[in-house]
Amino acid sequence: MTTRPSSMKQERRRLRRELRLRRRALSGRQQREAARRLGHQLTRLASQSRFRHVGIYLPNDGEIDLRPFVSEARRRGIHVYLPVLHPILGNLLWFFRYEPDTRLIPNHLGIPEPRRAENQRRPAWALDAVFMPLVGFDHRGERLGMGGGFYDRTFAFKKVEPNRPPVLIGVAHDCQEMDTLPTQPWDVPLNRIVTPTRRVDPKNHRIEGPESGAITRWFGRACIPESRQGRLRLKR
Ligand SMILES: Nc1nc2c(c(=O)[nH]1)N(C=O)[C@@H](CNc1ccc(C(=O)N[C@@H](CCC(=O)O)C(=O)O)cc1)CN2
Ligand SMILES: Nc1ncnc2c1ncn2[C@@H]1O[C@H](COP(=O)(O)OP(=O)(O)OP(=O)(O)O)[C@@H](O)[C@H]1O
Repeated sequence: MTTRPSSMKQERRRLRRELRLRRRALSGRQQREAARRLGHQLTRLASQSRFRHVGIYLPNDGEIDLRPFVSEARRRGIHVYLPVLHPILGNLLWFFRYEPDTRLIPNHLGIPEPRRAENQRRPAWALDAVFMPLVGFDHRGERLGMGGGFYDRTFAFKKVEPNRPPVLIGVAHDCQEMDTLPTQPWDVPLNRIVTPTRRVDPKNHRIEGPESGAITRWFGRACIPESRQGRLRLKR
């Protein structure tokens, strides 16, 4: 049975709401632990891949926090860039250098971004990698974002020339994984997905980390796999 476009839209909206609730339900401690573990994974990936210029984001709405990675990356001489909403071209992203003293101001969606005049801009295609915030993902590398189409539009060229930089790396909490996400023709697939416990390479069908089953059987709405329940006290 094929899904009608209108019900597909509704289904994606429903999934987005559910997955956003899941990540917002995490405690401060769970968020810090997730960010620390993710930081180690991304630092290793960035060093092995010799990334020099990397797009990141500042956490919003329960998203996994990249700041532990950012501190380590700066120590290693990697330059990091934040997305900035394009002032004229609707729903496109620019990337501006983010240094410890960069002044930030919230955009109209409430997300802090560097002041355009003061900072150095780098074209999207001149970044080595971009860590993209996910609302949801599946093992095929399909993703669900906040629904603005910002990343899909900015990296639409990757659908035509998939081997061009940057490497698109989706990052998320483990509980943001779905079995199979409903997809749309404009969705730009991810080259990699990294969570606090797993690394997914969709093209080569490689998944490193615990079995998917252990990860997707969630304890309540918290992002903790069943196998770790005993070791963590969770608020009910
Ligand atoms: N941390 C982070 N930065 C990012 C993104 C993101 O997903 N996460 N983006 C990825 O695309 C872009 C911004 N995209 C966004 C798209 C929609 C909403 C949104 O719907 N926000 C509110 C409503 C805000 C309002 O209108 O006042 C909401 O939660 O309902 C937020 C960001 C660029 N920067
Ligand atoms: N390359 C594109 N060109 C024109 N419109 C696009 C493109 N990509 C996405 N869109 C539009 O953006 C809207 C949101 O897309 P979608 O639901 O896939 O968002 P998303 O993937 O969750 O968001 P994001 O990419 O910001 O993380 C859709 O209505 C779609 O028509």
